[in-house]
Amino acid sequence: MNTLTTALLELGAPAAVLGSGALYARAKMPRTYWATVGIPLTIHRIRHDYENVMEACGLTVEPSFWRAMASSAANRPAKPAMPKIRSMQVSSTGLRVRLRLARGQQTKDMADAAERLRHAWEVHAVHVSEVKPGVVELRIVGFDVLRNVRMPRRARAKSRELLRVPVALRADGTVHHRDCRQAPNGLNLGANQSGKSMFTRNLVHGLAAQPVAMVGIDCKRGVEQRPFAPRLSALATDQGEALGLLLALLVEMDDRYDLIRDHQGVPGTVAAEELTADIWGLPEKIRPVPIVVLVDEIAELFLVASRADEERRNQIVTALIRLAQLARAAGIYLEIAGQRFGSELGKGATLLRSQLTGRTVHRVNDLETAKMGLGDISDAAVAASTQISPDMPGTAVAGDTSGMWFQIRTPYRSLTEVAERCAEFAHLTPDLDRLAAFRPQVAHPVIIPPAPSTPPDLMPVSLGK
Ligand SMILES: Nc1ncnc2c1ncn2[C@@H]1O[C@H](COP(=O)(O)OP(=O)(O)OP(=O)(O)O)[C@@H](O)[C@H]1O
Repeated sequence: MNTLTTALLELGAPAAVLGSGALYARAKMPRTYWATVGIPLTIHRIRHDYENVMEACGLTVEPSFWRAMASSAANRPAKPAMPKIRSMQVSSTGLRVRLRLARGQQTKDMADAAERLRHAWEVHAVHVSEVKPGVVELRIVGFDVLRNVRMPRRARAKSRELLRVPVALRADGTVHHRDCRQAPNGLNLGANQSGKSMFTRNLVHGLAAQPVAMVGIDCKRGVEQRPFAPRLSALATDQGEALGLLLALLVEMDDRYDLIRDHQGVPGTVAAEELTADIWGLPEKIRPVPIVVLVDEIAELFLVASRADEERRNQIVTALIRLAQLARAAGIYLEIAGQRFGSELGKGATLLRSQLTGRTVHRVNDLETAKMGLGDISDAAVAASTQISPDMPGTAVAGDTSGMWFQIRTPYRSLTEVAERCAEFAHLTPDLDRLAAFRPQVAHPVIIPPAPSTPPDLMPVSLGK
């Protein structure tokens, strides 16, 4: 791109004027292009041709009786009614346009027309959400924000909300959070190399700086989770340890229920407004720390090599199901990752899966697996997860059982970055008595001696006697 084109782009010249230079900028520097050319151009397109676009996209309705009367009195043709622009706001990735729907229209009409609007305004995507009855918001995205994920600065600053971690970016440019209190148990599915561990890394990165306990179960000998050891209150790296740890967590859960019950006291000893059924209602000074249990590969916990292992597998699965069903109120949350999660894993698999409300499905190898994760959310979500390209690892479809779903992609974080973060916040790692036996040994970092200031060949050498 020549200097003149760059200068013109910076001044906001329309793309058509700039020809191939602008096309180059659009492909290679989508953010810069959008900020300089895309925004004014799209605002112009929306404002200039609004009525025609609404009509062409099927977003007009018959005018009201009074409007038709007024038009005929003035001897003018009655215009059809259409959504009215309430406000328009610019963001770094697109525009947010609020519309008041015309009478008789619903949010679904707008959502159905989103693809047509995208083409009419020549933008990357148009996402529709309802603000309140009669008012919708169009999130117009100028370029593919998932190609090169950059989390908004505000998300990084706001990442301190307890148990609510910004883990990814949504296709509409907003931040996607893993909120353990809203969806206590999460399922993270995906084929090999689809980005499951990256999702966990982002979660650990966010939780590391919060006053929470993290517990790891990684039966791949701990290769994924051992680097997080300084920030883990417990780690199990094989099935035997996993069973011990899960049983210890159940005891911890029972202790917490006892604490809640003691606080409730006999009727009348605790003020009515202080009665609580979970740890969040307890006074802060006695409230136990929340625990997030990260299971790296669920299939490893179901695996049985011999008949003797079967008993252990059944105990592990029963413990996981109990935690998934009961532990939320005790402040214990599960985040389970796996390549598949169907009945073929063994007894109890589907029951356990049904307890995992927060679903994140990365690229999968077959429709069956997509259905395991998203089948009870929406058919469109299932279809979207089967279309994830292998050259976009970290891309996933995230939804919950309310039926809402989003396409997301995690930002890239190296293992070293997350390990360093865990070491930095190691002082926040809570000591949990019940889990003490599983506290990972943290190897002291290898101290590399500083390089000698004198070059080796000039260093004094003992020549002996
Ligand atoms: N959001 C992302 N952006 C860029 N690269 C990514 C992203 N997520 C994952 N990757 C890359 O994709 C590869 C696979 O990622 P990851 O290890 O998270 O997948 P996985 O599903 O856990 O794989 P496996 O099941 O084999 O352990 C890694 O090389 C990783 O660096």
